[in-house]
Amino acid sequence: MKNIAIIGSTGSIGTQTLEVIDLFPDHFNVVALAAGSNTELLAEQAARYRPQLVCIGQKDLYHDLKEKIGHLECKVTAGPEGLVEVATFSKADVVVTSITGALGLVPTVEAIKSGKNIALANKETLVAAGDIVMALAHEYGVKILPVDSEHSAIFQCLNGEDNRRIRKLILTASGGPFRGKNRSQLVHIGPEDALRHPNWCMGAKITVDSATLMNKGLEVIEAKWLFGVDLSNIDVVIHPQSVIHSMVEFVDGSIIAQLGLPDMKLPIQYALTYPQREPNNFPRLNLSQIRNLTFEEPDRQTFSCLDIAFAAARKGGTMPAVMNAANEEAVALFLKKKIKFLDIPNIILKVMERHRLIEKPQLSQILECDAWARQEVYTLL
Ligand SMILES: NC(=O)C1=CN([C@@H]2O[C@H](COP(=O)(O)OP(=O)(O)OC[C@H]3O[C@@H](n4cnc5c(N)ncnc54)[C@H](OP(=O)(O)O)[C@@H]3O)[C@@H](O)[C@H]2O)C=CC1
Ligand SMILES: CC(=O)[C@@H](O)[C@H](O)COP(=O)(O)O
Ligand SMILES: [Mn+2]
Repeated sequence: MKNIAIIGSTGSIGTQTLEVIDLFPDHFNVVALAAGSNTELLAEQAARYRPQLVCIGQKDLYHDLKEKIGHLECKVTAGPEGLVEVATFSKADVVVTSITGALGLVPTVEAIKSGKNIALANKETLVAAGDIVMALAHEYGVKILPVDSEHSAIFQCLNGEDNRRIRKLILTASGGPFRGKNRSQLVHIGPEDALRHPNWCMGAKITVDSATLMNKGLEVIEAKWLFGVDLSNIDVVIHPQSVIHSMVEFVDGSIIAQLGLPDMKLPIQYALTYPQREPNNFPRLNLSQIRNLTFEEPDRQTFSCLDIAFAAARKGGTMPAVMNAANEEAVALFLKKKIKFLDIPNIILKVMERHRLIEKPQLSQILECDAWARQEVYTLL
């Protein structure tokens, strides 16, 4: 039996994680849950899964949550300290990081220091502090098991193979809802257009990232740290069907791919059951129904966030954290209709230009630069 803590249990990945757990009552037990503000759903989850610890991220909702679940035998906490309490809960073996954004970084670091294996959906953690997080995972002997579909695919393709045998990681990207459009066609698009992902049903922030191709940029950085591969050996190819979730080209020229329907339950299940594979009743891929798997080059001019992410990763140090924080704020502003879609890369670039790089940052410096970048975004409005 594996005891599971989930940070971000009410979101897209969080709720799908609970669906997977439902399928394996003899394998998994939910011991701690955390969400941001959705006390309604969190309370329902607490009543159903009976965790021993529940946290609401937004501190002023503590009493609301307490009122809703006060009759249950579970401790209630709130705020950033509460998130760390969930991440380090003594009974948990695995922490699923399904919170959005760099908010996931500190709880993940603390979970690793407490010896928890991490089922990592929160890619922003590795973008902001991949060097520190991977070194800590090594030091504490914990596994970082990828949930992100591309990284799960690569993990499965590698199947334990030494990363010195990798020639290239080939990340697939759907291209998002605006694939094939030019910049002038993107001038007037709004959040409702950007939130229409062609293949995946996900939270708002990652869906906008998919539309700008920043998601793929973040994933390139995530892959660099997870698999210890140089940036020059990571390629991105547009694959509009999202059936091949990514590929690995080995030194002998052989390319191994992982395929499946666009459904996050499979990578979530693999991260939770690893190193085992377990049968399930998920819908199966039927290739003759799909008929065509196609590939094209990304349009790096129109979707400049991809190269912005490569540039930030090449700079290294605090730059990826700054890029990530600026992107988080820009996406939030776009979702509130305060800026235009094409402002997103411009804002990120301006913040990056103003940043004074720290080459080998401590975690505290990364957090300071993250906060600085967020404030800087607002000076640009
Ligand atoms: N969705 C997907 O298919 C995929 C997602 N990912 C990654 O997984 C992560 C989660 O994405 P997704 O599930 O789509 O996002 P959602 O927006 O659907 O969910 C985010 C979760 O984080 C919680 N949360 C927000 N703020 C706080 C806070 N201050 N304290 C505690 N919890 C908080 C939310 O709670 P509340 O509901 O209360 O606001 C919610 O449970 C992201 O990093 C994303 O990039 C990676 C691959 C695929
Ligand atoms: C499901 C998942 O892993 C997402 O990160 C997905 O890959 C987004 O699709 P894009 O390929 O459009 O970024
Ligand atoms: Mn992905």
